Amino acid sequence: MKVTVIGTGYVGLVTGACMAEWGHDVMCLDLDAAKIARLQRGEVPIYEPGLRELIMRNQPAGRLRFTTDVAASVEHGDIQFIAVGTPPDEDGSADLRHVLEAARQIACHMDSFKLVVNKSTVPVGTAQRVSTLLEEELGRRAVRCGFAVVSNPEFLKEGSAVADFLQPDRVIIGCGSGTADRRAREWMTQLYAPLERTSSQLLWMETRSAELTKYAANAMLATRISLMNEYANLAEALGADIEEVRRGLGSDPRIGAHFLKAGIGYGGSCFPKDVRALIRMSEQAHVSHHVLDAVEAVNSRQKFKLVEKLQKRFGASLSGRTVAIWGLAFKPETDDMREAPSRCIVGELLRLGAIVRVFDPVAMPAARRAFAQDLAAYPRRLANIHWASSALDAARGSDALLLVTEWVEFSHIDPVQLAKTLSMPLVLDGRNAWEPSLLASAGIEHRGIGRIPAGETLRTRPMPLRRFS
Ligand SMILES: NC(=O)C1=CN([C@@H]2O[C@H](COP(=O)(O)OP(=O)(O)OC[C@H]3O[C@@H](n4cnc5c(N)ncnc54)[C@H](O)[C@@H]3O)[C@@H](O)[C@H]2O)C=CC1
Ligand SMILES: O=C(O)[C@H]1O[C@H](OP(=O)(O)OP(=O)(O)OC[C@H]2O[C@@H](n3ccc(=O)[nH]c3=O)[C@H](O)[C@@H]2O)[C@H](O)[C@@H](O)[C@@H]1O
Repeated sequence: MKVTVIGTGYVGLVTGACMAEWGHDVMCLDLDAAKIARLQRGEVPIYEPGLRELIMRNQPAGRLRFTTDVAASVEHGDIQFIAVGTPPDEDGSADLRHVLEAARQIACHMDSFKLVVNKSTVPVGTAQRVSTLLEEELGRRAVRCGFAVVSNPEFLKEGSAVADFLQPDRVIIGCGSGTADRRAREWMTQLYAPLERTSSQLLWMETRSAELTKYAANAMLATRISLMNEYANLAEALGADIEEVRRGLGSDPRIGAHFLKAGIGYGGSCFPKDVRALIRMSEQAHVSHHVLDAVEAVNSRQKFKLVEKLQKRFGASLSGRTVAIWGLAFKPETDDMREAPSRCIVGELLRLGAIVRVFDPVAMPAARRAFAQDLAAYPRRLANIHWASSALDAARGSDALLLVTEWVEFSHIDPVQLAKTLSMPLVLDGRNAWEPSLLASAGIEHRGIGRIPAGETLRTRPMPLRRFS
C-alpha cells in the first residue's frame, strides 16, 4: 500500500521503516531539512537497535523514501500517518499544534480520498477535531475527495521500538462507522496484514476509546512504577528487600511480572507528559485524579533518592566531593535524554557543590546538549561536569558511583577493578542492577533502592522502634 508518514521522530521513523519492511511503499516527511538530508544520505539520526538495518535494506530497494516536500508526500500516500510530537503545554495538556498543522498540510494538498491515521498520543476528541479541521480546510473539495480519520495510537518502547512494532501485543484502532470508515477498516486491515495474527491482534473500538486507551496504558504502567517505588522506600524502612518482594508479587498472574522494577523514577518523553496530560484532561472533565496526582508526586521525589542517600553519607553539602554517574539516557538502549532522571540528579549534585564525572555508552552527545540547556544560567556548574571516556574513567578518583541507567555493559565491569578505581568504594545503585553480595565480595559498599545491604539481615539491621502507650 502507498503510505506517507508525517514526522520522522522515534515513532514516525520506526513506523515508516517497519511498514516498508512489510512491503508497503513508504514516504516519510519531516519539516526538519537537516534530519531529512541525513536520512537521505543513509544516516540514522537516533539510536534505536535494529532501525539502521531496516533503513539500509528498504531505502535502496526504493520502498522507503525521505522528503521535505509536503505536496509530494500528500500525493504519495493513500494512507497518511500523523506521527508528530505532542509536547506538554505550559499547563501540562498536550500541545496539538503539530498534529493540527500536519492535518492542515494534508488538506491543503489532497485531491483524492485519503485515510488519515493518527499515531501521535493525543487527547480524547482529537480525531474528531482533525475531521472538523479537514472539512473546514477542504471546503467543497471535501465531498469530491472524501476522507476518513482513524486513531491508531502507538505502544512501542524506545530501545526495543522495532521489535515492539513488528511484533505488537495488540494494535488499537479507533474508527467510526460511516461509509468512509468502512473503507478505513479495510485499508487498516490490509496495512497490518503482515502481522502473524492480524485478526486477533487488531482491536477495533471507537476513536475516543482508542485515544483514552493510550493515556490509560501509560498511566497504568507509571502507576505500577510509582507504587513499587513507594514499596521500596517502605522496604528500606522496615528491613525488607524490594527485589524479593518483586519476585513474590510478579509471580501472581493477576499482577504479572512486568513494570515492577523499583528505581529512581520513570523518565522519558512519554510517561511524565502523558500522566500530566491525563490529569489535565480529568480536570477539564471535572473528574477527580487523586491516583494520578500521587503517581506524579512519588515520581518527582524518587528522582532525588540517590542524592538524599549521598547526603546522608557525606552531609548536606557535597562541596569538594567527586561523584561518578554511570548512564545518562532515560533508559538503556536509547540516546533519548527527554525527562531523564540523570538531569535532576546531575543538576542537584552540581547545585550542592559536587564535581560530577559522567559516562553513557550512547547518549553523551545528547546529554551535552541537554545539560547545556538545563544549566544555561549556571556556566560554572556546567564546567563541573567531567565528560568521561569510559565507565571506569568516570569512576576514577570518585567518592561514590551512582548507577543511573542500567546499560548491560556496566554489569560486565570487574568489581575488583572498580573498587581500585574509586577513591571510596561506595556504589549507589539506582536501578538495583547488582546483587549487593557481588560488590561486597570486592570490598564495595552497595546501596540499592529498597534493598538490604550485603551482610545486613533483619537481625543485624536496626529496626525503627515505636512506643505504644
Ligand atoms: N517516543 C516514543 O517512544 C513514543 C512516542 N509516542 C507519541 O508519538 C508522538 C511522536 O513522538 P516522537 O516520535 O517521540 O516525537 P519526536 O519529537 O521525536 O519527532 C517528531 C517529528 O515530527 C516532525 N514534525 C513536526 N511537525 C511536523 C509537520 N507539520 N510536518 C512534518 N514533520 C513534522 C519534527 O520535526 C520531528 O522530527 C508523540 O505524540 C508521542 O507522545 C507514542 C509512543 C512511543
Ligand atoms: O508512549 C510512549 O512513548 C511509550 O512509553 C513507554 O515506553 P518508553 O518511555 O520508551 O520506555 P519504558 O520502558 O516504558 O520506560 C519508561 C521509564 O520507566 C522506567 N521504568 C520502567 C519499568 C520499570 O519496571 N521500572 C521503571 O522505573 C524506565 O527506567 C524509564 O525511565 C511505554 O512503555 C510504551 O508502551 C509507550 O508506547
